[in-house]
Amino acid sequence: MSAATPRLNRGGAAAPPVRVIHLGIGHFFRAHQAWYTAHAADAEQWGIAAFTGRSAAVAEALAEQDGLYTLVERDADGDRLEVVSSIAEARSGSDLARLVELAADPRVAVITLTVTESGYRLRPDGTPDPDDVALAADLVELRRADAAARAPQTAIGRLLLALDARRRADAGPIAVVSCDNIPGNGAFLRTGTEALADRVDAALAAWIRGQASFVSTSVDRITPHVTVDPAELEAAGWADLAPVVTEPFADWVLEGDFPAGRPTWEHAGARVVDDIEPWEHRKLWLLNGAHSLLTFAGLVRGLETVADATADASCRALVEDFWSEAVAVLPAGVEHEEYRARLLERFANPRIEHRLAQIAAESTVKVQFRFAAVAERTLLAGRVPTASARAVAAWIDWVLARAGRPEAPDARGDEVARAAASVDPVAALVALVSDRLAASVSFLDLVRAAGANASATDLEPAQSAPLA
Ligand SMILES: NC(=O)c1ccc[n+]([C@@H]2O[C@H](COP(=O)([O-])OP(=O)(O)OC[C@H]3O[C@@H](n4cnc5c(N)ncnc54)[C@H](O)[C@@H]3O)[C@@H](O)[C@H]2O)c1
Ligand SMILES: O=P(O)(O)OC[C@@H](O)[C@@H](O)[C@H](O)[C@H](O)CO
Repeated sequence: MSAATPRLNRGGAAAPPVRVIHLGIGHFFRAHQAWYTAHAADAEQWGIAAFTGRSAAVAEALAEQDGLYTLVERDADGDRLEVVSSIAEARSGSDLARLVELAADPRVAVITLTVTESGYRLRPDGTPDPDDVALAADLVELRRADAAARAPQTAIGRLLLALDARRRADAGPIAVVSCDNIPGNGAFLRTGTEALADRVDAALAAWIRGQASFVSTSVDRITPHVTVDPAELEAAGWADLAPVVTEPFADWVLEGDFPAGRPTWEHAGARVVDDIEPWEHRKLWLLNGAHSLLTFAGLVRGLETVADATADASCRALVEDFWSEAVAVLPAGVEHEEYRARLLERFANPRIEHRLAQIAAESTVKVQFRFAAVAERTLLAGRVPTASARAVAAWIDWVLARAGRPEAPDARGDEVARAAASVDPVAALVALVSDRLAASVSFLDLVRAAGANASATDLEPAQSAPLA
Protein backbone atom coordinates (compact mmCIF):
# COMPACT_ATOMS: atom_id res chain seq x y z
CA MET A 1 0.00 0.00 0.00
CA SER A 2 1.40 3.39 -0.84
CA ALA A 3 1.70 5.83 2.06
CA ALA A 4 -0.69 8.16 0.27
CA THR A 5 -3.53 5.63 -0.06
CA PRO A 6 -6.15 6.40 2.60
CA ARG A 7 -7.64 3.56 4.64
CA LEU A 8 -11.43 3.33 4.44
CA ASN A 9 -13.11 5.72 6.88
CA ARG A 10 -16.40 7.55 7.34
CA GLY A 11 -14.75 10.97 7.16
CA GLY A 12 -16.34 11.99 10.46
CA ALA A 13 -19.89 11.04 9.37
CA ALA A 14 -21.93 9.06 11.88
CA ALA A 15 -22.55 5.33 11.43
CA PRO A 16 -26.19 4.21 11.44
CA PRO A 17 -27.59 3.59 14.95
CA VAL A 18 -27.17 0.04 16.23
CA ARG A 19 -30.44 -1.88 15.94
CA VAL A 20 -29.04 -5.28 14.97
CA ILE A 21 -26.57 -7.46 16.88
CA HIS A 22 -24.64 -10.04 14.88
CA LEU A 23 -22.67 -12.96 16.33
CA GLY A 24 -19.86 -14.32 14.10
CA ILE A 25 -18.15 -11.77 11.79
CA GLY A 26 -17.14 -14.25 9.10
CA HIS A 27 -16.78 -13.74 5.36
CA PHE A 28 -20.37 -14.77 4.71
CA PHE A 29 -21.95 -12.28 7.12
CA ARG A 30 -20.08 -9.48 5.38
CA ALA A 31 -21.14 -10.72 1.91
CA HIS A 32 -24.77 -11.36 2.86
CA GLN A 33 -26.61 -9.97 5.89
CA ALA A 34 -24.45 -6.85 6.18
CA TRP A 35 -24.83 -6.24 2.42
CA TYR A 36 -28.65 -6.73 2.53
CA THR A 37 -28.83 -4.34 5.49
CA ALA A 38 -26.76 -1.73 3.64
CA HIS A 39 -29.18 -2.05 0.71
CA ALA A 40 -32.39 -1.79 2.75
CA ALA A 41 -34.60 1.18 1.86
CA ASP A 42 -34.20 2.36 5.47
CA ALA A 43 -30.49 1.55 5.72
CA GLU A 44 -29.68 4.81 7.52
CA GLN A 45 -31.79 3.61 10.51
CA TRP A 46 -30.22 0.16 10.84
CA GLY A 47 -26.64 -0.20 12.02
CA ILE A 48 -25.15 -3.53 13.04
CA ALA A 49 -22.97 -4.22 16.08
CA ALA A 50 -21.00 -7.24 14.91
CA PHE A 51 -19.16 -9.51 17.35
CA THR A 52 -16.53 -12.08 16.39
CA GLY A 53 -16.98 -15.72 17.37
CA ARG A 54 -13.46 -16.61 18.43
CA SER A 55 -10.48 -14.53 17.26
CA ALA A 56 -10.82 -10.75 17.65
CA ALA A 57 -8.67 -10.05 14.56
CA VAL A 58 -11.36 -9.10 12.07
CA ALA A 59 -13.09 -6.85 14.62
CA GLU A 60 -9.80 -5.03 15.21
CA ALA A 61 -9.29 -4.58 11.47
CA LEU A 62 -12.84 -3.30 10.93
CA ALA A 63 -12.65 -1.01 13.96
CA GLU A 64 -9.61 0.70 12.36
CA GLN A 65 -11.75 1.65 9.37
CA ASP A 66 -15.00 2.69 11.07
CA GLY A 67 -16.66 -0.68 10.31
CA LEU A 68 -16.38 -0.10 6.55
CA TYR A 69 -15.08 -2.79 4.19
CA THR A 70 -14.97 -3.58 0.49
CA LEU A 71 -17.19 -6.23 -1.01
CA VAL A 72 -15.67 -7.50 -4.26
CA GLU A 73 -18.38 -9.01 -6.48
CA ARG A 74 -16.37 -11.36 -8.69
CA ASP A 75 -18.05 -12.21 -11.97
CA ALA A 76 -16.63 -14.43 -14.71
CA ASP A 77 -15.57 -11.31 -16.63
CA GLY A 78 -14.55 -8.82 -13.95
CA ASP A 79 -14.84 -7.40 -10.42
CA ARG A 80 -17.28 -4.84 -9.06
CA LEU A 81 -16.19 -3.08 -5.85
CA GLU A 82 -18.57 -1.71 -3.26
CA VAL A 83 -17.91 -0.20 0.17
CA VAL A 84 -20.45 -1.62 2.65
CA SER A 85 -21.39 0.71 5.49
CA SER A 86 -23.91 -1.15 7.67
CA ILE A 87 -21.45 -2.30 10.38
CA ALA A 88 -21.63 0.49 12.94
CA GLU A 89 -19.44 -1.30 15.50
CA ALA A 90 -17.14 -4.32 15.23
CA ARG A 91 -16.29 -5.96 18.54
CA SER A 92 -14.45 -8.92 19.92
CA GLY A 93 -16.85 -11.69 20.94
CA SER A 94 -15.34 -11.45 24.42
CA ASP A 95 -16.69 -7.88 24.82
CA LEU A 96 -19.65 -9.18 26.78
CA ALA A 97 -20.26 -5.87 28.56
CA ARG A 98 -21.11 -4.23 25.22
CA LEU A 99 -23.19 -7.22 24.12
CA VAL A 100 -25.25 -7.00 27.30
CA GLU A 101 -25.61 -3.21 27.03
CA LEU A 102 -26.89 -3.42 23.46
CA ALA A 103 -29.23 -6.35 24.10
CA ALA A 104 -30.83 -4.33 26.90
CA ASP A 105 -31.49 -1.41 24.53
CA PRO A 106 -35.13 -1.46 23.31
CA ARG A 107 -34.04 0.06 19.98
CA VAL A 108 -32.16 -3.16 19.18
CA ALA A 109 -34.65 -5.40 17.39
CA VAL A 110 -32.76 -8.31 15.83
CA ILE A 111 -29.92 -10.71 16.70
CA THR A 112 -28.47 -12.55 13.69
CA LEU A 113 -25.90 -15.37 13.78
CA THR A 114 -23.40 -17.00 11.41
CA VAL A 115 -21.31 -19.27 13.63
CA THR A 116 -21.10 -22.34 11.30
CA GLU A 117 -23.15 -25.51 11.64
CA SER A 118 -20.99 -26.97 14.39
CA GLY A 119 -20.64 -23.66 16.23
CA TYR A 120 -24.10 -24.16 17.78
CA ARG A 121 -22.84 -27.30 19.53
CA LEU A 122 -26.34 -28.83 19.21
CA ARG A 123 -27.45 -32.23 17.99
CA PRO A 124 -29.22 -32.34 14.59
CA ASP A 125 -32.64 -32.06 16.25
CA GLY A 126 -31.47 -28.95 18.11
CA THR A 127 -31.20 -30.56 21.53
CA PRO A 128 -27.98 -29.89 23.45
CA ASP A 129 -25.57 -32.76 23.92
CA PRO A 130 -25.52 -33.40 27.70
CA ASP A 131 -21.83 -34.38 27.42
CA ASP A 132 -20.73 -31.13 25.72
CA VAL A 133 -18.17 -29.67 28.11
CA ALA A 134 -18.23 -26.14 26.65
CA LEU A 135 -22.01 -25.89 27.01
CA ALA A 136 -21.79 -27.34 30.52
CA ALA A 137 -19.19 -24.71 31.46
CA ASP A 138 -21.43 -21.96 30.05
CA LEU A 139 -24.37 -23.19 32.13
CA VAL A 140 -22.19 -22.71 35.22
CA GLU A 141 -21.31 -19.19 34.03
CA LEU A 142 -24.91 -18.27 33.28
CA ARG A 143 -26.05 -19.42 36.73
CA ARG A 144 -23.59 -17.15 38.57
CA ALA A 145 -25.47 -14.93 41.01
CA ASP A 146 -23.39 -11.92 39.99
CA ALA A 147 -24.72 -11.16 36.48
CA ALA A 148 -21.72 -8.94 35.66
CA ALA A 149 -19.33 -11.84 36.27
CA ARG A 150 -20.99 -14.21 33.80
CA ALA A 151 -18.61 -15.02 30.94
CA PRO A 152 -19.99 -17.66 28.58
CA GLN A 153 -17.71 -18.73 25.71
CA THR A 154 -20.01 -20.49 23.26
CA ALA A 155 -22.24 -18.75 20.71
CA ILE A 156 -25.43 -20.04 22.28
CA GLY A 157 -24.14 -19.20 25.78
CA ARG A 158 -23.58 -15.60 24.64
CA LEU A 159 -27.01 -15.53 23.01
CA LEU A 160 -28.54 -16.60 26.33
CA LEU A 161 -26.55 -13.90 28.15
CA ALA A 162 -27.90 -11.30 25.72
CA LEU A 163 -31.49 -12.53 26.02
CA ASP A 164 -31.26 -12.51 29.81
CA ALA A 165 -29.99 -8.92 29.74
CA ARG A 166 -32.97 -7.97 27.61
CA ARG A 167 -35.37 -9.73 29.96
CA ARG A 168 -33.91 -8.03 33.02
CA ALA A 169 -34.10 -4.63 31.29
CA ASP A 170 -37.70 -5.31 30.22
CA ALA A 171 -36.62 -4.08 26.77
CA GLY A 172 -39.33 -5.94 24.85
CA PRO A 173 -39.46 -8.76 22.33
CA ILE A 174 -36.70 -9.51 19.86
CA ALA A 175 -36.08 -11.64 16.74
CA VAL A 176 -33.24 -14.20 16.67
CA VAL A 177 -32.16 -15.13 13.14
CA SER A 178 -29.79 -18.00 12.37
CA CYS A 179 -28.16 -17.58 8.96
CA ASP A 180 -26.24 -20.84 8.91
CA ASN A 181 -26.80 -23.70 6.46
CA ILE A 182 -28.89 -25.83 8.79
CA PRO A 183 -32.33 -27.20 7.90
CA GLY A 184 -35.03 -25.51 9.97
CA ASN A 185 -32.37 -23.26 11.50
CA GLY A 186 -34.99 -21.21 13.39
CA ALA A 187 -36.60 -24.19 15.14
CA PHE A 188 -33.15 -25.75 15.60
CA LEU A 189 -31.85 -22.70 17.48
CA ARG A 190 -35.09 -22.24 19.42
CA THR A 191 -34.97 -25.86 20.63
CA GLY A 192 -31.38 -25.54 21.83
CA THR A 193 -31.82 -22.08 23.37
CA GLU A 194 -34.98 -23.01 25.26
CA ALA A 195 -33.53 -26.32 26.48
CA LEU A 196 -30.43 -24.59 27.84
CA ALA A 197 -32.48 -21.73 29.32
CA ASP A 198 -34.55 -24.33 31.20
CA ARG A 199 -31.32 -25.38 32.89
CA VAL A 200 -30.29 -21.80 33.74
CA ASP A 201 -33.36 -20.08 35.12
CA ALA A 202 -37.10 -20.75 34.83
CA ALA A 203 -37.86 -17.02 34.51
CA LEU A 204 -35.42 -16.67 31.59
CA ALA A 205 -36.86 -19.75 29.90
CA ALA A 206 -40.41 -18.39 30.23
CA TRP A 207 -39.32 -14.99 28.89
CA ILE A 208 -37.67 -16.58 25.86
CA ARG A 209 -40.78 -18.64 25.12
CA GLY A 210 -42.94 -15.52 25.26
CA GLN A 211 -40.71 -12.79 23.84
CA ALA A 212 -38.09 -14.25 21.49
CA SER A 213 -39.06 -15.03 17.91
CA PHE A 214 -36.79 -17.55 16.15
CA VAL A 215 -36.80 -16.83 12.42
CA SER A 216 -35.85 -19.50 9.87
CA THR A 217 -33.78 -18.55 6.86
CA SER A 218 -32.39 -19.95 3.65
CA VAL A 219 -29.23 -17.99 2.83
CA ASP A 220 -27.34 -18.08 -0.45
CA ARG A 221 -24.24 -16.35 -1.75
CA ILE A 222 -21.08 -18.24 -2.62
CA THR A 223 -18.36 -16.57 -0.58
CA PRO A 224 -14.98 -18.25 -0.81
CA HIS A 225 -12.19 -17.43 1.61
CA VAL A 226 -9.77 -15.71 -0.75
CA THR A 227 -7.60 -12.67 -0.34
CA VAL A 228 -7.92 -9.50 -2.38
CA ASP A 229 -4.89 -8.01 -4.10
CA PRO A 230 -4.24 -4.68 -2.27
CA ALA A 231 -3.26 -3.18 -5.64
CA GLU A 232 -6.84 -3.72 -6.89
CA LEU A 233 -8.15 -1.59 -4.01
CA GLU A 234 -5.35 0.91 -4.29
CA ALA A 235 -6.29 1.42 -7.92
CA ALA A 236 -9.82 2.18 -6.70
CA GLY A 237 -8.36 4.74 -4.29
CA TRP A 238 -8.42 3.15 -0.86
CA ALA A 239 -6.78 0.60 1.42
CA ASP A 240 -8.76 -2.05 3.30
CA LEU A 241 -7.73 -4.54 6.01
CA ALA A 242 -10.87 -6.68 5.71
CA PRO A 243 -12.18 -6.97 2.12
CA VAL A 244 -14.40 -9.89 1.12
CA VAL A 245 -14.84 -11.59 -2.27
CA THR A 246 -18.24 -12.95 -3.25
CA GLU A 247 -20.28 -13.84 -6.35
CA PRO A 248 -22.79 -11.41 -7.91
CA PHE A 249 -25.75 -13.72 -7.07
CA ALA A 250 -27.48 -13.34 -3.67
CA ASP A 251 -30.65 -14.83 -2.21
CA TRP A 252 -32.31 -14.68 1.21
CA VAL A 253 -35.62 -16.31 2.16
CA LEU A 254 -37.03 -15.78 5.67
CA GLU A 255 -39.96 -17.21 7.63
CA GLY A 256 -41.00 -15.82 11.01
CA ASP A 257 -41.89 -12.72 12.99
CA PHE A 258 -39.87 -9.61 13.76
CA PRO A 259 -41.78 -8.25 16.78
CA ALA A 260 -39.56 -5.17 17.16
CA GLY A 261 -39.14 -4.47 13.43
CA ARG A 262 -36.37 -5.15 10.91
CA PRO A 263 -34.62 -3.49 7.99
CA THR A 264 -36.53 -3.61 4.70
CA TRP A 265 -34.26 -6.35 3.36
CA GLU A 266 -36.78 -7.11 0.60
CA HIS A 267 -35.66 -3.83 -1.00
CA ALA A 268 -32.45 -5.75 -1.87
CA GLY A 269 -34.35 -8.86 -3.00
CA ALA A 270 -34.98 -10.83 0.22
CA ARG A 271 -38.30 -12.71 0.40
CA VAL A 272 -40.43 -13.33 3.48
CA VAL A 273 -42.53 -16.49 3.02
CA ASP A 274 -45.11 -18.44 5.03
CA ASP A 275 -43.39 -21.80 4.54
CA ILE A 276 -39.66 -21.84 4.05
CA GLU A 277 -39.16 -25.60 3.87
CA PRO A 278 -39.34 -26.06 0.07
CA TRP A 279 -36.85 -23.21 -0.54
CA GLU A 280 -34.57 -24.41 2.18
CA HIS A 281 -34.52 -27.99 0.90
CA ARG A 282 -33.92 -26.87 -2.66
CA LYS A 283 -30.95 -24.76 -1.62
CA LEU A 284 -29.45 -27.17 0.93
CA TRP A 285 -29.81 -30.31 -1.19
CA LEU A 286 -29.06 -28.90 -4.64
CA LEU A 287 -26.44 -26.26 -3.88
CA ASN A 288 -24.82 -27.40 -0.64
CA GLY A 289 -25.36 -31.09 -1.40
CA ALA A 290 -23.61 -30.62 -4.75
CA HIS A 291 -20.82 -28.60 -3.13
CA SER A 292 -20.21 -31.40 -0.61
CA LEU A 293 -20.34 -34.08 -3.31
CA LEU A 294 -17.95 -32.17 -5.59
CA THR A 295 -15.68 -31.78 -2.56
CA PHE A 296 -15.43 -35.47 -1.61
CA ALA A 297 -15.27 -36.75 -5.18
CA GLY A 298 -13.02 -33.91 -6.31
CA LEU A 299 -10.48 -34.15 -3.50
CA VAL A 300 -9.87 -37.87 -4.03
CA ARG A 301 -9.27 -37.06 -7.70
CA GLY A 302 -6.66 -34.45 -6.77
CA LEU A 303 -8.88 -31.48 -7.74
CA GLU A 304 -8.79 -28.23 -5.76
CA THR A 305 -11.72 -25.96 -6.54
CA VAL A 306 -15.45 -26.16 -7.19
CA ALA A 307 -14.86 -24.94 -10.76
CA ASP A 308 -12.27 -27.72 -11.34
CA ALA A 309 -14.60 -30.42 -10.00
CA THR A 310 -17.56 -29.07 -11.98
CA ALA A 311 -15.47 -29.38 -15.14
CA ASP A 312 -14.63 -33.03 -14.32
CA ALA A 313 -17.07 -35.32 -16.15
CA SER A 314 -17.18 -38.01 -13.46
CA CYS A 315 -17.78 -35.50 -10.61
CA ARG A 316 -20.38 -33.70 -12.67
CA ALA A 317 -22.23 -36.98 -13.42
CA LEU A 318 -22.40 -37.77 -9.69
CA VAL A 319 -23.90 -34.34 -9.08
CA GLU A 320 -26.43 -34.54 -11.92
CA ASP A 321 -27.64 -37.94 -10.65
CA PHE A 322 -27.85 -36.67 -7.08
CA TRP A 323 -29.85 -33.66 -8.26
CA SER A 324 -32.31 -35.87 -10.14
CA GLU A 325 -32.89 -37.96 -7.02
CA ALA A 326 -33.16 -34.90 -4.78
CA VAL A 327 -35.68 -33.01 -6.94
CA ALA A 328 -37.92 -36.08 -6.89
CA VAL A 329 -38.34 -35.60 -3.11
CA LEU A 330 -38.75 -31.82 -3.22
CA PRO A 331 -42.30 -30.59 -2.58
CA ALA A 332 -44.35 -30.24 -5.76
CA GLY A 333 -44.25 -26.83 -7.38
CA VAL A 334 -40.70 -25.86 -6.46
CA GLU A 335 -38.95 -24.74 -9.63
CA HIS A 336 -35.71 -26.68 -10.11
CA GLU A 337 -34.71 -26.81 -13.77
CA GLU A 338 -33.64 -23.19 -14.06
CA TYR A 339 -32.17 -23.37 -10.56
CA ARG A 340 -29.95 -26.31 -11.59
CA ALA A 341 -28.83 -24.58 -14.79
CA ARG A 342 -27.97 -21.44 -12.81
CA LEU A 343 -26.06 -23.49 -10.25
CA LEU A 344 -23.86 -25.00 -12.95
CA GLU A 345 -23.03 -21.50 -14.19
CA ARG A 346 -22.28 -20.31 -10.64
CA PHE A 347 -20.10 -23.33 -9.87
CA ALA A 348 -18.20 -22.95 -13.14
CA ASN A 349 -17.25 -19.28 -12.51
CA PRO A 350 -13.49 -19.63 -13.04
CA ARG A 351 -12.68 -16.44 -11.10
CA ILE A 352 -14.35 -17.64 -7.88
CA GLU A 353 -11.63 -19.81 -6.35
CA HIS A 354 -13.90 -21.75 -4.02
CA ARG A 355 -11.57 -24.30 -2.51
CA LEU A 356 -12.90 -27.80 -1.91
CA ALA A 357 -10.79 -27.94 1.26
CA GLN A 358 -12.89 -25.06 2.69
CA ILE A 359 -16.15 -26.93 2.04
CA ALA A 360 -14.70 -30.17 3.46
CA ALA A 361 -14.83 -28.80 7.01
CA GLU A 362 -17.40 -30.38 9.35
CA SER A 363 -18.31 -33.03 6.80
CA THR A 364 -20.25 -35.40 9.06
CA VAL A 365 -23.08 -33.03 9.93
CA LYS A 366 -23.30 -31.92 6.28
CA VAL A 367 -23.58 -35.52 4.98
CA GLN A 368 -26.36 -36.07 7.48
CA PHE A 369 -28.38 -32.99 6.45
CA ARG A 370 -27.68 -33.27 2.71
CA PHE A 371 -27.12 -36.85 1.46
CA ALA A 372 -28.75 -38.87 4.22
CA ALA A 373 -31.84 -36.62 4.21
CA VAL A 374 -32.37 -37.26 0.48
CA ALA A 375 -31.68 -41.00 0.80
CA GLU A 376 -34.16 -41.40 3.68
CA ARG A 377 -36.90 -39.56 1.79
CA THR A 378 -36.23 -41.54 -1.40
CA LEU A 379 -36.56 -44.81 0.54
CA LEU A 380 -39.76 -43.55 2.17
CA ALA A 381 -41.14 -42.77 -1.29
CA GLY A 382 -40.53 -46.41 -2.25
CA ARG A 383 -37.64 -45.71 -4.61
CA VAL A 384 -34.04 -46.92 -4.61
CA PRO A 385 -31.66 -44.16 -3.42
CA THR A 386 -28.86 -45.05 -5.82
CA ALA A 387 -27.49 -41.53 -6.32
CA SER A 388 -27.54 -40.51 -2.65
CA ALA A 389 -25.88 -43.84 -1.80
CA ARG A 390 -23.14 -42.89 -4.29
CA ALA A 391 -22.84 -39.53 -2.57
CA VAL A 392 -22.49 -41.21 0.84
CA ALA A 393 -19.92 -43.58 -0.74
CA ALA A 394 -17.95 -40.57 -2.01
CA TRP A 395 -17.81 -39.20 1.55
CA ILE A 396 -16.72 -42.57 2.93
CA ASP A 397 -14.03 -42.99 0.28
CA TRP A 398 -12.72 -39.53 1.16
CA VAL A 399 -12.82 -40.26 4.90
CA LEU A 400 -10.98 -43.56 4.47
CA ALA A 401 -8.44 -42.11 2.07
CA ARG A 402 -7.56 -39.33 4.49
CA ALA A 403 -7.42 -41.62 7.56
CA GLY A 404 -5.16 -40.04 10.14
CA ARG A 405 -4.89 -36.72 8.27
CA PRO A 406 -6.69 -33.98 10.20
CA GLU A 407 -6.76 -31.17 7.58
CA ALA A 408 -10.52 -30.72 7.56
CA PRO A 409 -11.83 -29.97 11.05
CA ASP A 410 -14.85 -31.96 12.18
CA ALA A 411 -16.52 -31.67 15.58
CA ARG A 412 -17.33 -35.38 15.21
CA GLY A 413 -13.81 -36.25 14.10
CA ASP A 414 -13.16 -38.69 16.96
CA GLU A 415 -16.32 -40.66 16.18
CA VAL A 416 -15.42 -40.66 12.48
CA ALA A 417 -11.92 -41.95 13.24
CA ARG A 418 -13.31 -44.75 15.41
CA ALA A 419 -15.87 -45.72 12.75
CA ALA A 420 -13.24 -45.64 10.00
CA ALA A 421 -11.00 -47.97 11.99
CA SER A 422 -13.78 -50.42 12.84
CA VAL A 423 -14.21 -53.85 11.23
CA ASP A 424 -17.03 -52.60 9.02
CA PRO A 425 -16.27 -48.93 8.29
CA VAL A 426 -19.12 -48.54 5.79
CA ALA A 427 -21.78 -49.61 8.29
CA ALA A 428 -20.16 -47.67 11.13
CA LEU A 429 -19.82 -44.43 9.12
CA VAL A 430 -23.36 -44.64 7.76
CA ALA A 431 -24.57 -45.10 11.35
CA LEU A 432 -23.01 -41.73 12.21
CA VAL A 433 -25.27 -39.96 9.72
CA SER A 434 -28.48 -42.00 9.89
CA ASP A 435 -29.69 -44.84 12.11
CA ARG A 436 -32.41 -45.57 9.57
CA LEU A 437 -29.99 -45.95 6.66
CA ALA A 438 -27.57 -47.99 8.78
CA ALA A 439 -30.40 -50.42 9.49
CA SER A 440 -31.08 -50.90 5.77
CA VAL A 441 -28.99 -53.77 4.42
CA SER A 442 -29.93 -52.81 0.87
CA PHE A 443 -28.74 -49.22 1.41
CA LEU A 444 -25.40 -50.44 2.79
CA ASP A 445 -25.10 -52.74 -0.25
CA LEU A 446 -25.71 -49.77 -2.55
CA VAL A 447 -22.98 -47.79 -0.78
CA ARG A 448 -20.55 -50.70 -1.04
CA ALA A 449 -21.44 -51.23 -4.72
CA ALA A 450 -20.68 -47.56 -5.33
CA GLY A 451 -17.11 -48.09 -4.22
CA ALA A 452 -17.03 -47.46 -0.48
CA ASN A 453 -15.91 -50.92 0.48
CA ALA A 454 -12.35 -50.45 1.64
CA SER A 455 -11.35 -51.08 5.19
CA ALA A 456 -9.24 -48.31 6.71
CA THR A 457 -6.43 -50.74 7.34
CA ASP A 458 -6.35 -51.86 3.67
CA LEU A 459 -5.32 -48.42 2.46
CA GLU A 460 -1.85 -47.79 1.19
CA PRO A 461 -0.35 -44.39 2.11
CA ALA A 462 -0.27 -43.48 -1.60
CA GLN A 463 -4.07 -43.42 -1.65
CA SER A 464 -4.18 -40.36 0.55
CA ALA A 465 -1.45 -38.50 -1.30
CA PRO A 466 -3.56 -36.35 -3.66
CA LEU A 467 -5.79 -35.01 -0.93
CA ALA A 468 -5.86 -31.36 0.07
N1 LIG B 1 -19.21 -18.83 2.84
C1 LIG B 1 -20.34 -19.10 2.19
O1 LIG B 1 -20.38 -19.18 0.93
C2 LIG B 1 -21.64 -19.30 2.94
C3 LIG B 1 -22.83 -19.21 2.25
C4 LIG B 1 -24.04 -19.50 2.90
C5 LIG B 1 -24.03 -19.77 4.24
N2 LIG B 1 -22.87 -19.80 4.90
C6 LIG B 1 -22.94 -20.11 6.34
O2 LIG B 1 -22.09 -19.23 7.03
C7 LIG B 1 -21.22 -19.99 7.86
C8 LIG B 1 -19.94 -19.22 8.03
O3 LIG B 1 -19.30 -19.13 6.77
P1 LIG B 1 -18.15 -18.06 6.56
O4 LIG B 1 -17.78 -18.13 5.13
O5 LIG B 1 -18.56 -16.75 7.13
O6 LIG B 1 -17.00 -18.68 7.44
P2 LIG B 1 -15.86 -17.90 8.23
O7 LIG B 1 -14.87 -18.93 8.61
O8 LIG B 1 -15.41 -16.72 7.47
O9 LIG B 1 -16.61 -17.36 9.53
C9 LIG B 1 -17.13 -18.22 10.48
C10 LIG B 1 -17.62 -17.40 11.66
O10 LIG B 1 -18.17 -18.30 12.61
C11 LIG B 1 -17.50 -18.15 13.85
N3 LIG B 1 -17.36 -19.45 14.46
C12 LIG B 1 -16.81 -20.54 13.91
N4 LIG B 1 -16.85 -21.56 14.78
C13 LIG B 1 -17.42 -21.06 15.89
C14 LIG B 1 -17.70 -21.61 17.15
N5 LIG B 1 -17.39 -22.86 17.44
N6 LIG B 1 -18.31 -20.81 18.06
C15 LIG B 1 -18.62 -19.54 17.76
N7 LIG B 1 -18.36 -18.96 16.59
C16 LIG B 1 -17.76 -19.72 15.68
C17 LIG B 1 -16.14 -17.57 13.50
O11 LIG B 1 -15.60 -16.91 14.61
C18 LIG B 1 -16.50 -16.63 12.36
O12 LIG B 1 -17.00 -15.43 12.86
C19 LIG B 1 -21.10 -21.34 7.16
O13 LIG B 1 -20.73 -22.34 8.05
C20 LIG B 1 -22.49 -21.52 6.61
O14 LIG B 1 -23.33 -22.08 7.61
C21 LIG B 1 -21.66 -19.57 4.30
O1 LIG C 1 -19.68 -25.11 4.87
P1 LIG C 1 -20.91 -25.43 4.04
O2 LIG C 1 -20.78 -26.70 3.26
O3 LIG C 1 -22.19 -25.24 4.76
O4 LIG C 1 -20.85 -24.37 2.96
C1 LIG C 1 -19.83 -24.37 2.00
C2 LIG C 1 -20.43 -23.89 0.73
O5 LIG C 1 -21.21 -24.90 0.13
C3 LIG C 1 -21.32 -22.75 1.03
O6 LIG C 1 -20.56 -21.81 1.70
C4 LIG C 1 -21.96 -22.17 -0.19
O7 LIG C 1 -21.01 -21.42 -0.87
C5 LIG C 1 -23.11 -21.32 0.20
O8 LIG C 1 -24.02 -22.02 0.97
C6 LIG C 1 -23.72 -20.64 -0.97
O9 LIG C 1 -24.81 -19.93 -0.56
